Amino acid sequence: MQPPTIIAPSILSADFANLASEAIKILNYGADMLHIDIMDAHFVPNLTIGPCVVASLRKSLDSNISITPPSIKKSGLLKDSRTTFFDCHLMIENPQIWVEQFKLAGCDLFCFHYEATDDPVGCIKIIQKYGLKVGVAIKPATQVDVLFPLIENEGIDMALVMTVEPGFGGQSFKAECLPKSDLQVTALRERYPQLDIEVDGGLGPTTIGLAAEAGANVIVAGSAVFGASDPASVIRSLREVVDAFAK
Ligand SMILES: O=C(CO)[C@H](O)[C@H](O)COP(=O)(O)O
Repeated sequence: MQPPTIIAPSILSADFANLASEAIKILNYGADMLHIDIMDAHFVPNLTIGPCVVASLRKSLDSNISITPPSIKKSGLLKDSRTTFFDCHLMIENPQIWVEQFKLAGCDLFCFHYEATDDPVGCIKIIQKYGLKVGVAIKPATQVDVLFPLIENEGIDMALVMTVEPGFGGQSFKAECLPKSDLQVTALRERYPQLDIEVDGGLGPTTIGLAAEAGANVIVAGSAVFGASDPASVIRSLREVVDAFAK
């Protein structure tokens, strides 16, 4: 049985002037964790936030959210006594030099891009040394089999398959990326029934079906959730589709 369904709204689509209240609102609407997109204007052509913003968010959420969502509890991803899981997606070069700062800021999972470093194994070891969960992301053009040795030999906690080119929220699911990402997710799920497999980019009620059918269980959605008139119902409907296809 695949791990629990986790809906992870990307705060990239939140109102950055009201980030903490936006994050609290979305968790109260039924989100399981926060997906935090860190971009450096080198690995991707966009610049977002750094550790000081993550630290402020951590402080605010720890004092405002008292209940851990059931699927996060069940997943075993959250290790310490906090209630809100920070899924940090680092779209940055040299990710290994930032691990300590994001750990101190309150990140729970440090997900770096396979394409962003010459030494993915070394990067994983640093993340593990700091006691963080490890995610490894691939862009749509990267073959999924690069992840197999990292899953089998290094014990990473999550694989992230991008369904758009990383860099911006609100992009539409690319027709040419979709079948490929789908195959990538299918290959991962067939090989690793228990792995947390995350998909990210252009996901919402009209596009979730294929990703869910392929076996993704962690769903990142930015604009579809934050841009909805009823975010709670979008979160619910994403969860229902993924649950319906759960392998
Ligand atoms: O990593 C990202 C962009 O690089 C974002 O998480 C992603 O695009 C989510 O936004 P949306 O659901 O609006 O596509």
